[in-house]
Amino acid sequence: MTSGSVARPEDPLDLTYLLADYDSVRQWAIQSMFDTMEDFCEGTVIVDHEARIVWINARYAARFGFAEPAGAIGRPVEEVIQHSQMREVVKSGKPQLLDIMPAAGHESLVVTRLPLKNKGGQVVGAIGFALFDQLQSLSPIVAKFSQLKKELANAQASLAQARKPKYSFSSFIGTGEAATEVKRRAQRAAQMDSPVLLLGETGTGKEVLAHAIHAASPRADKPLVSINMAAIPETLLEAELFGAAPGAYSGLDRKGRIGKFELADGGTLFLDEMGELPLALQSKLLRVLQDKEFEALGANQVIRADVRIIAATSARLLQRVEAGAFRADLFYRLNVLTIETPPLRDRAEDLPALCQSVLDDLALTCGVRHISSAAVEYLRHYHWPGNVRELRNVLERAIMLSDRAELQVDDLAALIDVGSLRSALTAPDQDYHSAMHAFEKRLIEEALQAAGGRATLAAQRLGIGRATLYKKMTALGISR
Ligand SMILES: Nc1ncnc2c1ncn2[C@@H]1O[C@H](COP(=O)(O)OP(=O)(O)OP(=O)(O)O)[C@@H](O)[C@H]1O
Repeated sequence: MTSGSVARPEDPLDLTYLLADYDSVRQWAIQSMFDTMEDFCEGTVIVDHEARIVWINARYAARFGFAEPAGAIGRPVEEVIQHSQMREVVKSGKPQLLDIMPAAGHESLVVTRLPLKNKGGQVVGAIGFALFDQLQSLSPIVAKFSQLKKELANAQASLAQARKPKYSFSSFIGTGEAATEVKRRAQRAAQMDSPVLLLGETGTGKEVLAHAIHAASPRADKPLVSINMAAIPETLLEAELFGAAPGAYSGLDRKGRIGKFELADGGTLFLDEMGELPLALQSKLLRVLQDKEFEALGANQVIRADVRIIAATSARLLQRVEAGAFRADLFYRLNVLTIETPPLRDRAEDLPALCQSVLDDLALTCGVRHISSAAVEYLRHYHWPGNVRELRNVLERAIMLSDRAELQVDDLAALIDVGSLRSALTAPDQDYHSAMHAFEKRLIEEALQAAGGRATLAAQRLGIGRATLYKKMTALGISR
């Protein structure tokens, strides 16, 4: 053979010959590929631009109960193949190279779907190949896929559940004057759309009210998203609130993340421990409240979110404004509908109902228990730095420690000392220094307990610096 010329071979499909003709190679490959696919696939189907079947091979038609392919022609594809995604391919013009499609019973098919285009590039239909119906050879992948699908469905269900309100107004127990007024104001707030500011000591039910307000508001069927400013390191807070663009972060968050504002779109965002929000983020939050738009970290696209804010704090916010730690303009923006939850010691009239409600709750896990009226009376004399949360905790511990069907004073006296601060000051045989030592120790221990062990919060409540608190803890022998 001389170079530059190709002799015509005997076999018309000889590759050496075909390779000399660029266009016919393509035609030949298309035809050959289609025939091979058709031979080896479990089924082949072609639909038009309205996702109606225009061609289906006999084997595939038989799988779906048609003795002849003609019976399936002209029908919308889903009418024949229940879980088909061919319509999606026709709509999007994008191929689905590998998918797992449920079939009859517990069977699955591995499928490939490709758009069909005319010379002008318009999608005129799609072709689908069911590659295998015997998935045993793919069983590790299929098992993993099914497991992941299950996990995703569970995670989505629990996320949706987590974004539903846990409490309603009936969860906020108390019929005394103070509790009734709080509920009245909260119910009014539920009918409005302005920001709500909940002020009150720890454990007084601010979170309960935030949930109840959302649940009774016109936004009730939209998400309630909560974020605790004190629980998230300052460096991560901006991304948590406003989201981050892919690559804005190194490490785990390389892919970017959706912020709480966007998650709460249409619903309510509960900003707990608002007093802990760093100054730099306070100005960004103020802008969102004013303009209802923001930018994610590292992104330059503006996101709009329609979110109602409920903020709560146990810090003395006005004092923080005066100290320059909280922006005055943000404070006034939030301070529209303000509700103060009273401390438990100021609403002792609600103690019997609160005890009953806690015991009812615990009956499910600890069995039915009661509390004597003398024991309730005893509880009135305690000053409850941790409020209802502490009451719950005390009753729970008393139940664990006592076998009595009805809790008595001595069951509670083992857990709380109603003399507490007063007795530390007034013990007759103490000199001034040891009384002050005992008083300070008790005061700091209780502040730490009420703040759930968080020194920053405890220091704030006591009105001293964190460093001072640590120094005093060391001097008084209080462990961290
Ligand atoms: N009025 C109330 N009626 C019934 N339960 C209450 C009430 N107030 C508080 N609780 C209970 O006390 C616990 C703490 O309440 P919650 O978390 O709402 O307090 P908080 O004021 O938000 O506290 P913190 O400032 O520490 O976040 C919860 O278990 C809640 O159910």
